Amino acid sequence: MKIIADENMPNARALFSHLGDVELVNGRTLTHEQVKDADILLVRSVTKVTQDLLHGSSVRFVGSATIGVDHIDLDYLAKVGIAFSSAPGCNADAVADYVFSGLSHLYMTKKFRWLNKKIGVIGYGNVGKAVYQRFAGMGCNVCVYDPLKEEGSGAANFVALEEILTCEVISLHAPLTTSGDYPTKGMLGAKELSQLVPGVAIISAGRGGVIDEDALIERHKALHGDIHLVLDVWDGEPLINQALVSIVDIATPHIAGYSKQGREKGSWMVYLALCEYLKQDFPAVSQRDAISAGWFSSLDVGAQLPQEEILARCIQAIYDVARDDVRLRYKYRENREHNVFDWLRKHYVERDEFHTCLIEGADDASRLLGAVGFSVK
Ligand SMILES: NC(=O)c1ccc[n+]([C@@H]2O[C@H](COP(=O)([O-])OP(=O)(O)OC[C@H]3O[C@@H](n4cnc5c(N)ncnc54)[C@H](O)[C@@H]3O)[C@@H](O)[C@H]2O)c1
Ligand SMILES: O=C(O)[C@H](O)[C@H](O)COP(=O)(O)O
Repeated sequence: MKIIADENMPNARALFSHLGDVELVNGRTLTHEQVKDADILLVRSVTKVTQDLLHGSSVRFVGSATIGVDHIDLDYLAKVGIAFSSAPGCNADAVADYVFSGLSHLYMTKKFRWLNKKIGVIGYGNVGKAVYQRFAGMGCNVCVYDPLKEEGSGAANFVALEEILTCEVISLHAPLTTSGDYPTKGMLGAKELSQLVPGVAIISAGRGGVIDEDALIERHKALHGDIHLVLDVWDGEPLINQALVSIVDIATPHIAGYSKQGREKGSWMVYLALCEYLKQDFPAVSQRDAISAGWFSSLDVGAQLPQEEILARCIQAIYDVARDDVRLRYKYRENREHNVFDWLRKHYVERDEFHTCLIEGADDASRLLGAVGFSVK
């Protein structure tokens, strides 16, 4: 059995070799020629899995080690009977970590005190819910907009989009969609952005294209820069708008989900799905071997400080989003012609998720640190 896998899929050989011959490929440039005689295709978000790629091929199972599926033509796969599986929720904790690292950066660099602000989350799926619950667990005034989830998800404070636009922190976790009753492409356009309050912080770690980037630049001008922007996803990746990069607080190359554990979990979930599809009774590789425990094992919290600062110190000790921002800016300055965006993603410096780190003796701050995702004793 021939298995084609994206070279950026962690543990691909270790997990899948006992099922067939694994060939690692560049997912961004994958061609029909390369996949036509494969049985299994394992991708990440950079491969457009369409009729053009697969027509007449022997592929019978496609796995994507990602949460998002906007790169997959699901209707086509269903029509021609190709099985599909993705990795829902695999990197939800990683993205939530990213959001709070972004806020910590805004606190440490600009004293942006976010804990007492009105917070809005867009999208209440695996990621949005994790982010919402962390805010709620810290006692924040948080609301959420998700027109497709509102009914039956009574535990959260659901509101209309108009209300989200009045929040002082907005965290975006909707998928990129172009059809249905609530398409998200351009859902934050000039009209919506004009309603943002001065001093708002926007964190965008869903998909590029949900915010209209030209309109965002205009709004930034109109607010005389009084807006804080943490952007991980971009329209037209891997070519990104440098004018926008130049005005944001944090610019990262679509790595919010790139924790060590989140990426490994993505491969692991696809592995389980493929084993099930192939009717393998039990996986040959255990979850314990497939997902790392983390290295940075404990933290000492220290003295009486503002709550945001306690959070920032702990968060930045395990993951400071500024390191990814600085790397991106230096790399683009060195070489704009080269595909810097994909290079940064391929050579990503590993990071652990907050929950892999135990915090002891935090006393009053324990609840806060537990709510933001750390293990607390
Ligand atoms: N930056 C990254 O590294 C990264 C990592 C993981 C996921 N993502 C992106 O984040 C998205 C969300 O991830 P998830 O795991 O929560 O997905 P999910 O499918 O579990 O949830 C998406 C949620 O968005 C809601 N939604 C759909 N249309 C909406 C609209 N118009 N307005 C508001 N909400 C809407 C859906 O009802 C759903 O509840 C993914 O689709 C993916 O594109 C990015
Ligand atoms: O959808 C997802 O899971 C994330 O956006 C994921 O982090 C994308 O990573 P990629 O597949 O592009 O390496």
